[in-house]
Amino acid sequence: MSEVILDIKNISKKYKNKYALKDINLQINAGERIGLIGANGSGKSTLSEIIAGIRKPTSGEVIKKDDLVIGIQFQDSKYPSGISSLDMIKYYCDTFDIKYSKEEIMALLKTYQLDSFAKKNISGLSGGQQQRLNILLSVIHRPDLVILDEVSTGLDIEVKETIFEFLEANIVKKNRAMLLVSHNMEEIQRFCERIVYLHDGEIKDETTVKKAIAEYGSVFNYTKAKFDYYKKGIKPTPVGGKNNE
Ligand SMILES: Nc1ncnc2c1ncn2[C@@H]1O[C@H](COP(=O)(O)OP(=O)(O)OP(=O)(O)O)[C@@H](O)[C@H]1O
Repeated sequence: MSEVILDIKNISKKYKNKYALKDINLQINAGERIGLIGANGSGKSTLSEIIAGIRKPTSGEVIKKDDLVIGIQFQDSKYPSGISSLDMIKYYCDTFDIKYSKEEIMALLKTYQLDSFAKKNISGLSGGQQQRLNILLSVIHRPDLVILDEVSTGLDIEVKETIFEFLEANIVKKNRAMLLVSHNMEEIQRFCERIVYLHDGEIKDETTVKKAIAEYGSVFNYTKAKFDYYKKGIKPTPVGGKNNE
């Protein structure tokens, strides 16, 4: 049996008087890649931030394996003014005591196609360039669990593929656990093994990507069926393995 690295127990989160999460229970195993899906406002980012430890739940607890290192890529990142990508990388290396040679840092910047702007003020980078930096910083300290929130939003096709290859090499092949928050079902199908479906702050369904494909034809069809059911009350019609996208 796989080792549980993170155990979410009865987590609820209230913003003012409204519950964003209600009694969430979820375990993440070592090296497991989970896709967190659900409609806008269903609580995905809130749950990710609680797992990462940067937001406190109203009740419940997150039990982490000793020395668990987590990396998180935020949907919107704000950096201090006047700071460059290279400054941020150096800051992370110092904070997490990571040893990278100059050549390794340059190679990383090149992979993320940030080498030409390494010394440029981050506030002067385009949205896609900042996104690449956000992703680079989420994995630079070689975390055991990486949380990626809308990882491909704003990236062009070529950069997206380069980043996906990097995730393949640095997360999938290295058996790091990943929580992928996404509205892009192709991405979930490509990278994840398990799916957690959130609706209105509650986990309504959990399955494996294999089962979702066997029953609905694709993760896209699975998600559409869940959306239709939970938002419109339409009963799902599994297709028994046929891809009817
Ligand atoms: N800081 C906050 N203060 C008050 N309400 C908040 C805050 N952050 C989120 N919410 C509310 O909590 C609920 C869940 O939001 P959350 O951002 O976690 O959802 P999400 O599933 O990530 O949405 P999206 O797909 O749009 O990114 C929403 O109703 C949202 O309006």
